[in-house]
Amino acid sequence: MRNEPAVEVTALVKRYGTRAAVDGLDLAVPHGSVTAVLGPNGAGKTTTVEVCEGYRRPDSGTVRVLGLDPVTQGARLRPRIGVMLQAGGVYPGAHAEEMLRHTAALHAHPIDPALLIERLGLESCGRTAYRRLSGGQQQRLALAMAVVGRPELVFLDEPTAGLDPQARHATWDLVRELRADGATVVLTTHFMDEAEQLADQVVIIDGGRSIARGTPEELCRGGAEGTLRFSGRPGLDLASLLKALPADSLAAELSPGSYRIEGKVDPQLLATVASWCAQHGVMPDRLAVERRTLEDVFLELTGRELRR
Ligand SMILES: Nc1ncnc2c1ncn2[C@@H]1O[C@H](COP(=O)(O)OP(=O)(O)OP(=O)(O)O)[C@@H](O)[C@H]1O
Repeated sequence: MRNEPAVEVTALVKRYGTRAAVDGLDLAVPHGSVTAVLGPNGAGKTTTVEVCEGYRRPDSGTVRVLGLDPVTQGARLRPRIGVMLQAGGVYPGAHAEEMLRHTAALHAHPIDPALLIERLGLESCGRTAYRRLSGGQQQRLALAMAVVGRPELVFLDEPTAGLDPQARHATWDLVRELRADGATVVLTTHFMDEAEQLADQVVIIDGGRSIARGTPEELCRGGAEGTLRFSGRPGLDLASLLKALPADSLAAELSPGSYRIEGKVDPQLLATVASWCAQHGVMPDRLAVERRTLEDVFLELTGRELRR
């Protein structure tokens, strides 16, 4: 039972009218992991998450969440999952603390609401109506409500959008603790650093399909291997340097005395550059190896055009 994923989506299609927002998507989320779902605006992230939560009915494909069908077995599923929507889902007139306590009371072993209020910096908001909270405070309250029942599985849709850096870090700490306690977390985000910080698995979605997945390290490892930068005297003979390097390397002087080499950056390449510099009386200052970031990978895979 435990071997099956916490979330398993196969060939999911969800249309709005004639337009397929999700178009044959596959997703598997292992138990006890944090999965970050990335994708350009309109890629289908929220729709996918909402299908998994049971808020939307798939047009085709199969969805199993904790082994259950979210549409036909929603009543059994809902007490076991926590959901933080992008917006709303909360009665606007209710007081923040009252709502959190009410939600906690629905669960057998909730986290102490006072603890969450303190952890998420909501002490001053307790008696304020939800609609009067700032956007960031509403977000934090929605997060608290999603996790207060100690769910086995939590869906967080852009949990840190619009949060200040302090609240972002508090959210990250909370996600790490949920994972340490054995919960499974699925979050969507546009922040690549958030995915790098938190995710065991990153899934990139575009055009309603999953186009890449792996750990952040796995995704950053492939393709163009890396970049080497150094400073030296201006006007170095790059043709001579390139002759010493593997055939597919690139070298450029970006500004006078500032050099960039692209290619398979490995210890051998470093040794070759250092040796070439030694032979030519060059001290390679500020020599630095730069790996591809998740943002580089994301833009390579999804392109640079704006989504409309
Ligand atoms: N209720 C709806 N009715 C009609 N079209 C919708 C509806 N909800 C979403 N869509 C469309 O479906 C597509 C996918 O939307 P979705 O919200 O799932 O994307 P997303 O990846 O979460 O985007 P974002 O990063 O902007 O939140 C978009 O083209 C969107 O306009």
